[in-house]
Amino acid sequence: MTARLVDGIAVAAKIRTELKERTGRLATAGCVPGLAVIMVGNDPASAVYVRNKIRACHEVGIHSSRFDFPSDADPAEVLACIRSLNADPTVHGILVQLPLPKHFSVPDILEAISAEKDVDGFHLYNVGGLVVGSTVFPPCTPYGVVKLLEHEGVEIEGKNVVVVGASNIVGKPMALMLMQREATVCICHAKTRDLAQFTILADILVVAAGKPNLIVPQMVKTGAVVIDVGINRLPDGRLVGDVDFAGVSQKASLITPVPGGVGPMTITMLLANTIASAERRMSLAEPERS
Ligand SMILES: NC(=O)C1=CN([C@@H]2O[C@H](COP(=O)(O)OP(=O)(O)OC[C@H]3O[C@@H](n4cnc5c(N)ncnc54)[C@H](OP(=O)(O)O)[C@@H]3O)[C@@H](O)[C@H]2O)C=CC1
Ligand SMILES: Nc1nc(=O)c2c([nH]1)NC[C@@H]1CN(c3ccc(C(=O)N[C@@H](CCC(=O)O)C(=O)O)cc3)C=[N+]21
Ligand SMILES: [Mg+2]
Repeated sequence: MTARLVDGIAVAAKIRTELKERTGRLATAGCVPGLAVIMVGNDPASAVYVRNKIRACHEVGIHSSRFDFPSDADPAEVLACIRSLNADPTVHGILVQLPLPKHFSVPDILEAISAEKDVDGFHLYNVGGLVVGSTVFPPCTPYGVVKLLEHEGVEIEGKNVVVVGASNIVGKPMALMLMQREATVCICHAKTRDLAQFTILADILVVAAGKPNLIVPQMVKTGAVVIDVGINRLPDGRLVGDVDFAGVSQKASLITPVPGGVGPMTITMLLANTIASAERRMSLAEPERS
């Protein structure tokens, strides 16, 4: 079997066209959605993501503002910045780029963001919403994966899903969202013994571990849908996912490439959450399920 390739750039472009129509309607109602991005330190990968996010905002008619702090910044200054953005009616979304320097408490920072502006979906209130199935802001990466699966016509209900990776930003919310859609979900992590024993059962395999070539063909069921969330920069400069793409492509029915798979969807869902936040403020919102 040779897998069909999922074009994340094309699906993202299609969604962004719809988002542009929504910002157009908001503009008619006198509202420009605003996203504030806070970055602490100068991690080169983070700087690239932040630049990409800001460029994508402008493409769809979202106003973005950027707040940069040095890597030795006092957390109190960042908290003060978040509080002033919470109170600013022109700001509908606030994102603090992760990771943060070691002397920061990530939970303290995330909990300071107003839940109504937490477009990353990382605030405890939004995490709780995800658990009970009434999400306000679905976290962007898992939300993007669900949108990709929907776009490709992949049924989720009743399927065996294995999520490799259990982080708060990808693995756990991914598992919850697919469980909400009535898949049978298994979560694996670094302490999982004999990973292959689990992955081989997956009808849908989502990999978000940050380990190049973690998933090789022997670990994948013939005909599986394979979603590679991993982003790894190799010493030679190449960007690869967590899946042995050439090998697994011969066994899967559908596979996402890196780059050009989940990544562009993540940014697109950040735009979608920011627009949804503005629509809620303007009472133009159409409710969307987690
Ligand atoms: N495409 C996109 O839009 C995005 C991509 N990413 C990428 O996705 C990857 C994961 O990101 P993130 O969740 O933030 O990473 P974290 O490092 O926070 O979490 C990695 C998870 O993978 C697990 N893990 C590590 N090694 C193994 C292994 N050998 N076998 C099984 N599980 C393992 C860890 O287990 P344990 O919990 O036991 O430590 C942990 O749960 C990274 O490559 C990141 O760059 C992230 C966000 C967005
Ligand atoms: N508060 C916060 N929210 C996040 O959503 C968040 C974060 N912090 N910290 C880092 C991770 C990582 N992340 C990515 C987003 C887009 C691509 C992306 O667009 N990738 C392109 C390639 C980009 C490249 O060439 O480097 C692709 O896969 O095609 C990747 C990774 C969001 N994250
Ligand atoms: Mg991480």
